[in-house]
Amino acid sequence: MPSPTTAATTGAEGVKDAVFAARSVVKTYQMGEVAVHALNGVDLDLWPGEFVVLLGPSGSGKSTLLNILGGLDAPTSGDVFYRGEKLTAFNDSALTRYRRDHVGFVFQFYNLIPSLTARENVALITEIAPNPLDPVEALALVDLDKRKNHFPSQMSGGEQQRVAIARAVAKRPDVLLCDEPTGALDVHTGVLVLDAIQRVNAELGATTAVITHNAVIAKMADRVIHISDGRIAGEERNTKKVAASELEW
Ligand SMILES: Nc1ncnc2c1ncn2[C@@H]1O[C@H](COP(=O)(O)OP(=O)(O)OP(=O)(O)O)[C@@H](O)[C@H]1O
Repeated sequence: MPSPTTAATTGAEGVKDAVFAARSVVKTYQMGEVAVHALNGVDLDLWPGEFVVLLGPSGSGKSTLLNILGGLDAPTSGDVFYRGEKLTAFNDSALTRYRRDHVGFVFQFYNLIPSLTARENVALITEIAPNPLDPVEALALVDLDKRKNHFPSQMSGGEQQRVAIARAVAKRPDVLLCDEPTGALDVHTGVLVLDAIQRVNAELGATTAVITHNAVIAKMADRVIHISDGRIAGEERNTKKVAASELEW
């Protein structure tokens, strides 16, 4: 087990220089009489361009944390700063702009529009982004440019997930947030999807966070952050990053 250390740098420097700085983040869901403590005081910094895996068992609070970083959910208490700005003070329209302009999301299920081709699914985003990639260029990043005219039903689960990654990165997001991106895939297709995420992180420089309960995936990260019971239980830096193509589980 890693030693329990806090991932956050205290003080203003950390907040200013970090892509994300979470401070004492608590999330409690009140379910009738029962309070579910999803996050119990998370301090965390994510740095420009890094590839981080947030690793923890089911129910440890990973999705809750990712949704808060992505501006999809708000903490019960505590603050999150995005590049020095207090995300937790943003109003709804500022949050919408933040998500639209800066964040790429990849979820376990691909949510592609069945009646649109791969290129058209990606173009939905590039049409509203200020400085997008060309949709075919985004598909080439995930090695699917040859499939641009295919519909989701003509592609495997792994290919559909790579289209979802192309869609997420086509706006050149500052951050790429991936929630169990290989959760619905077998090992072989999972590796192709992780390879696409690794390539996007390297080529576009988007700060990338992948949450998973699969410890093997942690080997491809710059930094692994362990989450347990709604807290950061420890972190470690990989001295040798493993290419996605070398992972096996
Ligand atoms: N909308 C909600 N209402 C009530 N409880 C919730 C809600 N969302 C999450 N929780 C609870 O918060 C805790 C953390 O959930 P979360 O989904 O963040 O964990 P996770 O680590 O992502 O789990 P998994 O790997 O299974 O997706 C769990 O106990 C969960 O049941």
